[in-house]
Amino acid sequence: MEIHLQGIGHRYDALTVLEDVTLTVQEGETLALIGPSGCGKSTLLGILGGLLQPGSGRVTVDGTVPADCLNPLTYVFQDFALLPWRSVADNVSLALEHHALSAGERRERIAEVLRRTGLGDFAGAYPRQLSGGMRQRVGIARALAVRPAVLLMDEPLSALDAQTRDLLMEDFLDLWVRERTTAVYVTHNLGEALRLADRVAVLSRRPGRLREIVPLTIPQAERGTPAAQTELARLHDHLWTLIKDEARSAEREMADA
Ligand SMILES: Nc1ncnc2c1ncn2[C@@H]1O[C@H](COP(=O)(O)OP(=O)(O)OP(=O)(O)O)[C@@H](O)[C@H]1O
Repeated sequence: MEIHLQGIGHRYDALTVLEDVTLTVQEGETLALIGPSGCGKSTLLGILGGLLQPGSGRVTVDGTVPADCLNPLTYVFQDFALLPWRSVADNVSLALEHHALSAGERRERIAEVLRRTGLGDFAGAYPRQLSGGMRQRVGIARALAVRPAVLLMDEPLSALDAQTRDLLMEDFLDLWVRERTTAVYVTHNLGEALRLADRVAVLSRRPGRLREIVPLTIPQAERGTPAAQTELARLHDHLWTLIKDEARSAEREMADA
């Protein structure tokens, strides 16, 4: 499935947040969305997922949705959004409750995503018994249970410590990059963008405009190798150059506010 954004603009009352963003999320790609704080990344993700109607411009969707997909555009949130009184399996089940699945099909989907996210032994555990990384795995399992056509992720790792983040990133690669799930990934972390993405879309400071789309040609599987480090460092410098002045100005603006 592809999502096309054409001339997207958005404002919250007097605050213009996005201006003239034209961008296509391509089938099977992981697109990272980066830019300075407050430039409108989450707003753009909300527009991509149909949670928000853009003030101007058009969103169109192309392609067919697989027959077993229950929710084509599915979000993963940074704060996990788990219900503490429900077990891991029941939190995943939540995503399936309003769909016409038999009890057997539901059980099968839950078991499958728990296995794929490494939670097979934790079906009966409660969120308070899990580490932050495990909780975010539950959030991801819940998103995958509906077999989404596009995964929309808003800083899914930012609440986690660095080590857990690195481990989960490797699992992400297994889960969706190698399976070519279409994904949009909002992050502040250039390292995450460079590890996971096929392309990185860079927004300017608010009002967010598309500054550049940086394609990554090194396959994800090779990005951990020593041979890839020089090129990745070059891309990191390039991305940082694109956003640093904008980030500084945005920071000053926030400090003055
Ligand atoms: N519902 C809302 N009502 C009013 N202003 C909003 C609303 N949502 C976001 N904003 C403001 O719009 C701007 C863009 O917000 P948004 O969350 O889209 O940016 P962001 O790039 O994701 O930010 P960050 O990097 O800090 O997470 C910010 O200044 C924010 O305070």
